[in-house]
Amino acid sequence: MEAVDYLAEERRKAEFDVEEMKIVWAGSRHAYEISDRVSRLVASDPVFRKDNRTMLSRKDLFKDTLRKAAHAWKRIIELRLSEEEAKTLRFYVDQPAYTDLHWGMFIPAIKGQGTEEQQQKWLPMAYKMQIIGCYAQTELGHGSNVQGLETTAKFDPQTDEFVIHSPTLTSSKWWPGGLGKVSTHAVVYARLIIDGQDHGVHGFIVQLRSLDDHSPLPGITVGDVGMKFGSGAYNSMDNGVLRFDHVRIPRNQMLMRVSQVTREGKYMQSDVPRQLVYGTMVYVRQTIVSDASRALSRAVCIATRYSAVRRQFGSQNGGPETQVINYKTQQSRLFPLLASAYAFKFVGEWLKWLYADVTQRLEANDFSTLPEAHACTAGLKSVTTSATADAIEECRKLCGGHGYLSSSGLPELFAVYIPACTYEGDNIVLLLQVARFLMKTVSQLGSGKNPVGTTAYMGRVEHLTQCNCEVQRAEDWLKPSVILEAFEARAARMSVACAKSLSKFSNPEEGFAELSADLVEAAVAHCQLIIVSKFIEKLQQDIPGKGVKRQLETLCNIYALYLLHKHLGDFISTGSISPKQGALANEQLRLLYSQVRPSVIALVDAFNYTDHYLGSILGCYDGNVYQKLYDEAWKDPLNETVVPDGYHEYIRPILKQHIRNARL
Ligand SMILES: CCCCCCCCCC/C=C\CCC/C=C/C(=O)SCCNC(=O)CCNC(=O)[C@H](O)C(C)(C)COP(=O)(O)OP(=O)(O)OC[C@H]1O[C@@H](n2cnc3c(N)ncnc32)[C@H](O)[C@@H]1OP(=O)(O)O
Ligand SMILES: Cc1cc2nc3c(=O)[nH]c(=O)nc-3n(C[C@H](O)[C@H](O)[C@H](O)COP(=O)(O)OP(=O)(O)OC[C@H]3O[C@@H](n4cnc5c(N)ncnc54)[C@H](O)[C@@H]3O)c2cc1C
Repeated sequence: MEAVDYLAEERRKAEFDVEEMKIVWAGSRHAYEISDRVSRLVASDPVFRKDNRTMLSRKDLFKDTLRKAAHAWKRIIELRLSEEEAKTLRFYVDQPAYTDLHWGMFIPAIKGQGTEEQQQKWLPMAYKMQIIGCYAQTELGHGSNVQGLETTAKFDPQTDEFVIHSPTLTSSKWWPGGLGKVSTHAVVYARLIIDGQDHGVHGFIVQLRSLDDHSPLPGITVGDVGMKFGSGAYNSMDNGVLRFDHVRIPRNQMLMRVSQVTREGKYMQSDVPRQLVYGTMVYVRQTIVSDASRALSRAVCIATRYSAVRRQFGSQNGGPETQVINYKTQQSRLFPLLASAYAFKFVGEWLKWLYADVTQRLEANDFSTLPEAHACTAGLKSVTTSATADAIEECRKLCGGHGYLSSSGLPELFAVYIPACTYEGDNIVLLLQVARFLMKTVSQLGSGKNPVGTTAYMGRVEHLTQCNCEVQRAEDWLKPSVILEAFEARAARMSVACAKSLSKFSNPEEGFAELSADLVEAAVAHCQLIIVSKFIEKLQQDIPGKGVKRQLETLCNIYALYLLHKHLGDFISTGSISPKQGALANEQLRLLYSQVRPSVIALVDAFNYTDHYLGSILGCYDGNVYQKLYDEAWKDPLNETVVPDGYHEYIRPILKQHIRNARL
């Protein structure tokens, strides 16, 4: 059999209806149709070509990004694309650009923190892209500690203006995407100072560049922070540095939904919580969870298809060697990642719902679910991005040597993805926020206030800290109630143990710092419980299509038991399960790998990714890997000449040195 036929053969083995699974993956038939149409539109448009991206110089890459962003905007207008279609287009264009921050942070910041009047003034211009904005929060000296920002906004009652200033080197804004070379405006986070009194960090709309010739306005120093990790990758983005030298803006450019400054310089707070100033981060963290499932599914699609094509060892009587996907070690590394992609997809959908719900409540001045929304978005952002970054590197290794080639698509995907563990909140810093939320929840147990939402299980803490797992045979691990209880017991016991240890410290902040490593582990356990429970909830829905639900059940079990196996220490040391039950879970996991094996190619086909989007020779749909690798090699600029540039200067003299030496 030719390499090109391997995947066709695999597709025949699928035990479910792939077309129906495509709809489940997309979220709805409507979303599937948009995704399918827009991905083909992008793939067939030469402007969106990206196969040469890692070869471009920084300047050429940046100009290529500007060209793509302008072309995308033109197509959005010409084709009258809806917001959903436009977002899908951006996703398939697959090149980080200033527009991500304009649509993803600048506009949401004004929507979330601006008054009605401010929204009416700024949003129409922003929607038409008559102004382009970014989100300028982080500084050279402070990122995680938002309360430590140094940029000042002093109110001048004489002129009814704020004076924005960068008092120190460390107060220089540093990192904002789109700031370096493109944004005309920014939402700038600065300390509000009135009459010498510091009112903490607030957001201000500041114009940075002239709308006529794009030059920086007086008092503004702005540029790009320089090359980042990897070739291509996030270097298409102009992350920027910005300093203010007493830049004046009108008073009405402070975002005033949360607090206001009057003409007389009086500081007033609305009855909305001050944490709403952080609202844009909650919004973006939620989108990052869905992005994790996209990045992970892309890497998994590449590694799965290649693993079915690649053969090593095991030839019998001159027959073909073994497909590497049939090695149990390959399966135990790859299949949990496939299951994770589906798990992150479903938890991302749920988080989207949670965010919509909290937004609706905020509009009605109900702030009760804000702390939970913050904990869920922070925790799930952290757990899904860390797992995805590790998984992309694992997929590279699963593809052996060829995974290291740029044309595998994996090195660039890794380079572009890993900052997700840092931006929108360093993952450890965010898990510590979850831990604070959990400790608060535990401390309120027994106070008559029942925990709700994702911490509702804590309401059964007495049972969960005493219950015994009922598993006696490997197949008992297939019961959703058994899995759920094991994860709940582990999470509850880890949180309660941390709370007990904390109570021994006379200074709770000191205790929190001392125990922070354990607290992070408790937070991870809580977040993994959320992901597992949302996967199980998804399976309670009516899911049509032959065999679709069954495959999802298998994936759900793989995801849960893989986590259980990986964190066996937690489960056993908390007494949530016994060592024997841990061994049975692993036995069941092996059976599940065999069960899902015939369908794995179809399960990655269900992502419905075009070859253009995948950008990987190893992952192409037809599986014609070797011919494509061979052809691609000859396209490398080094192969433009047979004898390389530099031969006469640097190779020949070495080769000929014995002639020179002989003459001496
Ligand atoms: C048409 C095309 C469309 C395309 C769209 C494409 C979209 C693409 C999107 C773009 C995606 C990626 C691009 C990446 C760009 C990156 C941007 C950034 O990185 S922006 C900068 C992000 N910075 C951070 O995340 C900083 C992290 N730090 C913090 O968030 C805080 O400072 C924190 C949480 C560490 C708090 O520290 P501290 O202890 O000092 O807290 P406070 O005293 O300030 O507050 C404590 C109190 O508040 C609660 N809290 C904290 N944060 C929040 C929040 N976000 N929401 C609600 N509540 C919050 C906290 O729990 C405490 O509560 P309490 O009850 O007092 O315990
Ligand atoms: C590609 C990219 C794009 C970005 N885009 C933007 C943007 O558009 N706008 C913007 O404003 N910002 C942006 N940022 C900045 C980003 O939000 C910050 O880098 C991020 O919040 C982390 O902050 P930091 O750099 O200060 O890290 P630090 O906080 O300095 O982290 C350094 C180390 O210290 C640890 N640490 C810090 N505090 C604690 C603590 N309390 N307890 C335990 N450990 C701790 C961290 O875990 C980490 O290991 C971007 C960053 C990147 C990389």
